[in-house]
Amino acid sequence: MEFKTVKESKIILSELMLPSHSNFSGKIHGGYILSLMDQIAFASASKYSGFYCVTASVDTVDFLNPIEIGELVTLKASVNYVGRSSMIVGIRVDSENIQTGKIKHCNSSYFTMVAKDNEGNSATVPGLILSNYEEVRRFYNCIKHISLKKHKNHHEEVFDYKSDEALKGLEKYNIKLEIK
Ligand SMILES: CC(=O)SCCNC(=O)CCNC(=O)[C@H](O)C(C)(C)COP(=O)(O)OP(=O)(O)OC[C@H]1O[C@@H](n2cnc3c(N)ncnc32)[C@H](O)[C@@H]1OP(=O)(O)O
Repeated sequence: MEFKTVKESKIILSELMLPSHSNFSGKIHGGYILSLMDQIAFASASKYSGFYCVTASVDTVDFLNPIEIGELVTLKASVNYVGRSSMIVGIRVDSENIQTGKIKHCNSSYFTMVAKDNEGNSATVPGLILSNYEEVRRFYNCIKHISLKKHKNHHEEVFDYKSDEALKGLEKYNIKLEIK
C-alpha cells in the first residue's frame, strides 16, 4: 500500500481582494471566500490522492473577522485525515493589510473530499504518514469529529420533535407555535 506525507498535500493560495468580490456593505462576500476554500480543498485532495475529487461535506465555517477590499487573502490547506476514499482537508484563511502588514485570522474549516476514478467510482487514496505531534493532533481531532457527526446524525434520526416534551422545550425560544 502506498503512503504519503501531509507535506505532499500542502497548498498555499494568495489572492488580492478586488471591489468585484465585495458585498453591499463593502466587505468581501462570504460566498467568494467559500468558493476559494472549495478550490484549495480540491487542489490539496487531488494533489495528494492523484485523483479528481468531489466535495462530500463542509464543516462549520465561522467568519471571525471581515475582509476588506485591497487586502491580501492567503489560504493554507493540507490533508489532516484519510479514510479509504475520503480525505479531510483542513483550511486556514488569513487576510493581510498590505500597508500596515497586520494579519487577521478570518476562518478555519474542514472539507471532506472523496477521490473518484475515471468511471466515477470512489477510489482508494494513499495512507497518511504522520511526521510530527501536530499532525497526530489534527488526525485525532478528525477521528473525534467523525464520531461526533455520527452521534449527531443518530440523535436527529431518533429524536421525536412532535412529542409534547419537545414542543414544550421550545417555549424559551423566540418563536410562536402555530402548527395547523
Ligand atoms: C451538490 C453539489 O454539487 S456539491 C459540490 C460538489 N460535490 C459533489 O458533486 C458531490 C456529490 N455527492 C456525491 O457524489 C456522493 O454523495 C459522494 C461521492 C460524496 C459519496 O458517495 P457515496 O455513494 O456515499 O460513496 P461511498 O459510500 O462509497 O463513500 C465514499 C466515502 O465518502 C465518505 N462520505 C460520504 N458522504 C459523506 C459526507 N456527507 N460527509 C463525510 N464523508 C462522507 C464515506 O464515509 C466514504 O469514506 P471512506 O471511503 O474514506 O470510508
